[in-house]
Amino acid sequence: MSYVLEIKNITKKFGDFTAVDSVSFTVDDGGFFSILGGSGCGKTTLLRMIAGFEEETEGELYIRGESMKGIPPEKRPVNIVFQNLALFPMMNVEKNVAFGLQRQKLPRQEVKHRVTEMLERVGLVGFEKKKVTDLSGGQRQRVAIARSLVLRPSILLLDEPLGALDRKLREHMKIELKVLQKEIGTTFIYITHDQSEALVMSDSVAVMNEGHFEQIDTPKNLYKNPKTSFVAGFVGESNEFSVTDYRDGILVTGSGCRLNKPGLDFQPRKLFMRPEAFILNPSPDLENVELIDMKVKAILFDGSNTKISANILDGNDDVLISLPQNAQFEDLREGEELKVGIHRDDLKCYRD
Ligand SMILES: Nc1ncnc2c1ncn2[C@@H]1O[C@H](COP(=O)(O)OP(=O)(O)OP(=O)(O)O)[C@@H](O)[C@H]1O
Repeated sequence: MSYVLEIKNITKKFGDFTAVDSVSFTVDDGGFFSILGGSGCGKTTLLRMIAGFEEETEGELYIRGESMKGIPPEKRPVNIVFQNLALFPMMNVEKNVAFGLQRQKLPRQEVKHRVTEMLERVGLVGFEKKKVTDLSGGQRQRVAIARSLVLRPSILLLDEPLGALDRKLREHMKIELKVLQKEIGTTFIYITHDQSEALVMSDSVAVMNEGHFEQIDTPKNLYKNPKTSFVAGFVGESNEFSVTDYRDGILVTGSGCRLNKPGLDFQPRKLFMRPEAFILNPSPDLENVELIDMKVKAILFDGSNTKISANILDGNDDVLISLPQNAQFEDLREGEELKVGIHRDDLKCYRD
């Protein structure tokens, strides 16, 4: 597999402050790669260095094997779609998409051909003469993507492009963007603080924290096997506990709950358990499953996301447990005691 982008130890300092701290990674050609992180972690700065708007303090950046040192933004084979889309409101759809090609002074026929082809690909045939201000948010999004892709970049950089849309449209656009990227085959590098966007759309996700990457992985691995406590806490929901003792394969949480977790070769300080990892009323013959007695404190009804808040009787920790909305637990009531299981592999332990 060839890399369309290769970044080696890239660092960006603003005065004494290090916004991006020696980050290295590669992106496969034709992949959907997301950079996921909270506000201020350095995502935009990293994207701006790839685009050439910001010069790296240290490190190297290659696109299709070619060093980008000293290459200005307009000469790089990348394009950006910004959150505000930056479309030309006075122009119709066709003119917006044609703009970059006209600036390259391509022959008229070729411009027309490429614009038509691109509008077909993004599903905007019939909208050519519409003003962009008359389009829906999702359609405008597609115009912005078409306008960038028509220039045939090696990489399309997307800077939180769904951030300004309402929730329903965002959910819809997540699927559209994923499908569109696979159809078109251009590499997408997508930055977002929204984990669901990153997980749903990407082939690979880098979780960024304070200027560095914590983990680069497939969405499933990131979720199932977080390598650091930051990733365990940031990606998906989790119950987090401090661990005060680990001896003879037994973890002891801050409030005194004891759980068997043999085989750790380090002294854990933190324990994470996903709400959906718990098995309600498990059959007693399940192997490698810790059984915990709990008391239901509250049922937090939220459709498919419904949870119970429960208290672990031995140790007094509170946990959130997913409650499937099938007929099985219809009768569960607050105050009721129940047995809950969790597989030992789902007890995620970290050094710090
Ligand atoms: N030109 C600049 N001068 C000084 N500091 C900057 C500059 N640009 C960014 N920073 C700082 O670098 C850090 C990372 O900023 P960046 O915009 O990359 O974060 P981000 O992860 O994109 O956050 P957000 O999601 O809020 O946009 C922030 O602390 C920011 O204040």
